[in-house]
Amino acid sequence: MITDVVTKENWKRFIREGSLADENISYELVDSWERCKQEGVDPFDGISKSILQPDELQRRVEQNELLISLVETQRNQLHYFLKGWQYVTTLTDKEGYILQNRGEQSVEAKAYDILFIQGSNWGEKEVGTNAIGLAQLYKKPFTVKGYGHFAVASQMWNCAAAPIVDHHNQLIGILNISSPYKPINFNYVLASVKMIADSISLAWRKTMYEDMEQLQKLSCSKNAIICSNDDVICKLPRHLENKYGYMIGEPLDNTISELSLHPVRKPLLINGRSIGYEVYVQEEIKENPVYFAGVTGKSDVFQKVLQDIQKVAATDAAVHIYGETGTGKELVAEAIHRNSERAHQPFVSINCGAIPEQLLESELFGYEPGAFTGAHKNGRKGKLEAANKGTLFLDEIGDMPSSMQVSLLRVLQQKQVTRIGGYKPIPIDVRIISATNVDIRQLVANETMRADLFYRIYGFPIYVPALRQRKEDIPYFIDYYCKENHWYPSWINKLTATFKHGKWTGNIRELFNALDRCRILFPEQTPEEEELYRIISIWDNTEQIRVENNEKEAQSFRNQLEIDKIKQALKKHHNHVPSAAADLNMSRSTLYRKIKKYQL
Ligand SMILES: Nc1ncnc2c1ncn2[C@@H]1O[C@H](COP(=O)(O)OP(=O)(O)OP(=O)(O)O)[C@@H](O)[C@H]1O
Repeated sequence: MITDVVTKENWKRFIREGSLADENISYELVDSWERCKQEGVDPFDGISKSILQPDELQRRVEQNELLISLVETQRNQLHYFLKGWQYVTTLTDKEGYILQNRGEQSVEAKAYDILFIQGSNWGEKEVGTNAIGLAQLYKKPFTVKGYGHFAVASQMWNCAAAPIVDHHNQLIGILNISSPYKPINFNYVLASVKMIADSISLAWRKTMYEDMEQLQKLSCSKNAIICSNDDVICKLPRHLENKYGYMIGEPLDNTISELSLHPVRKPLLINGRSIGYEVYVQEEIKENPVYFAGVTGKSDVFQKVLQDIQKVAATDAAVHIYGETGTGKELVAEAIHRNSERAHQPFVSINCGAIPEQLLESELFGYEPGAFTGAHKNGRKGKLEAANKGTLFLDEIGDMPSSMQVSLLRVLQQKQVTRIGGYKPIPIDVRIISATNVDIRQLVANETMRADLFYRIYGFPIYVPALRQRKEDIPYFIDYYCKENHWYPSWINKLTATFKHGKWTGNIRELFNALDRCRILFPEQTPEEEELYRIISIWDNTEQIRVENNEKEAQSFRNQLEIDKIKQALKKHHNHVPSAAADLNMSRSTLYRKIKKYQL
C-alpha cells in the first residue's frame, strides 16, 4: 500500500518496457498499472474526458443528498485532523463521479487545471491509477502519491481515499483527500480519511434504521406496501399480510411478483427527504376483499352483507345480526371479528336460547368458588371474561331473560364484570355482536327486550338474507358441500338443477341436511327424478308444482301434435276445410273451432 517507493524511473521503465520490477510496490498498484496499459489509458494525459452534463450532475447530487449531508457533518472533524495541510476534500458517488470538491482556493485552482472538478469521473479507466479508483475497485483505503499515479496529470498530487459503505456493506461513495505532491509520509492523512469515511458509513447505517422506524409508524393506504429506499418491506396492511404472510424485513421483489406491483412508486418524504416509498399491489382484492370462512357466492344481496362486514369490522361498533335460522349469522359474526383489529384475540360465542336460564348467568358472568351447590371448586371464568380483548357473540339474544338483560347492560356500561358470588369487579374490553331470528325491534315493541339494552347492542344492524333470496348462490353451496365431503356424484348437474329450479324454501343448514340425505341414499347411482324430489321436498311443495308443470308440458305437447296434423290435412286438401275435416275424422265445425283456437 505504501507507494513512496515509486520513482520517476520506475514509471518511465514501465511505460517503455512494460515491467515494474520492484518488490516494495503493492500488488494492487502493479495490477492497476497493468490494467491501465491494457485498457489503453494514455500515461501522458490523465485528464478526465468523462464530465457530466449539468442536469445529470444535478440528478446525481440530488440522488446522493443524504451522503453529501453526512459528509458535511464530518467536515469540521476532518478540518481539525488536517489542520496545517494544504488539501481538497473530494466526495465521489459509487461510480467515481465527483459530487463535491472542497478545499483552499489555491489548491482547488490546481485541481481545476487537471479538471479534477465536480462532475468529472475519476475512475481508473478514465484517468489511470489513482486513490479514488483503487478504493472504488478494492473497497478499501489507498494512498497513491506522485509517480504512483499512472498518468502525468495526477503525478503532481498525493492522494488518500477510503470507501463509504451502506448498511448492507455496499459501496455508496468514496471520500478522498488530495494534496499537492511532496515526498512525505501520507499515512496520517490516510488514517484520517479512513476514520471519517467509517464515521459516515456508521451515520448512514443509523439513519437507515431511524428511517425504517419512521416508515413503520406511517399508516398504510389500502393495498399499499411501505418500503425503504433499498426495497425492504417495512409495513403492509393486515389483509395483505393475511394473503402473503409476515413480510416485514423481506426484500420486496422476492416476496411479491413484479407482475402484481403497480409500476408507480410514491415517494415518502420526511423533512423533504425521501426515506422510502409506497407501492401498490395491483390485484384488486375486490373479488373477496373480506375474510369469510364459508361460501360467499355471487348474489348481490350477499355481496352487500360482505360489504357491511368489511365496513363495520374496521370499527368497534356493536353489531346486531338478524335473519332466519340457518342463514349463517354465526359465520357473519365470526367474519366481523376476523376482519377487525381484534382478529388475533378470542371470538367467544354463546347461544342465549339454548342454555337453561339458571345456567346462562354463570356461563356469561362466571362464578367464584362455592358460589352455589354444584359449582366447580376453583370457580370459573364466564364468557365475558373469556372474550376479553376479543369479541363476544350473543346468539338468540332475544331469549335472554329480562333480569339478565339488566346485568348485561350494567357490564356493558361499566366495562367490568363481577363473577357470581364475588365482589371484585374485573375490567373487560369486549366487542359485542348479537343475533336474533326475528326483528329485534318487534321484541322491544312487545317488551320482551329492554329498550336500554337494545340501544346498546343495535349499533349497526346487518340483515342476512334467506337462501331463497339468493338462489343463484345455491350451486356454490352444493359445490362447497361436495368438496367438504369428498363426494363427487356424476349427476351433480341434475342435483343442482333440482335445487335451483324447485321451490326450495330451506336455508343453508337445511340445504346441507338435504344433501346429506342425497349422499347417503345415492352415493354413486343416479336417483330417479321423483326420488330426488322426495328427498329434498320435506319442507316445500315442489312435488305439487312439478306435477302441475308436467301436466302443462304434456298438454302443450298434445296440442302441438294436433296442430301438426291439422296443418298437414289442410295442406293436402289445399285448405279445403270439409275435406280436411273428413280426413281428420272430425266435424267441420270442430275443425273451424280448432283453426281459430290455434290461429292457423
Ligand atoms: N356461507 C356459508 N358457507 C358455508 N356454510 C355455511 C354458510 N352459512 C352457514 N353455513 C352453515 O350452515 C349452518 C348454519 O349456520 P349458522 O349456525 O351460522 O346459522 P344461524 O343463522 O346462526 O342459525 P341459528 O339462527 O339457528 O343460530 C352451519 O353449519 C354453518 O356452518
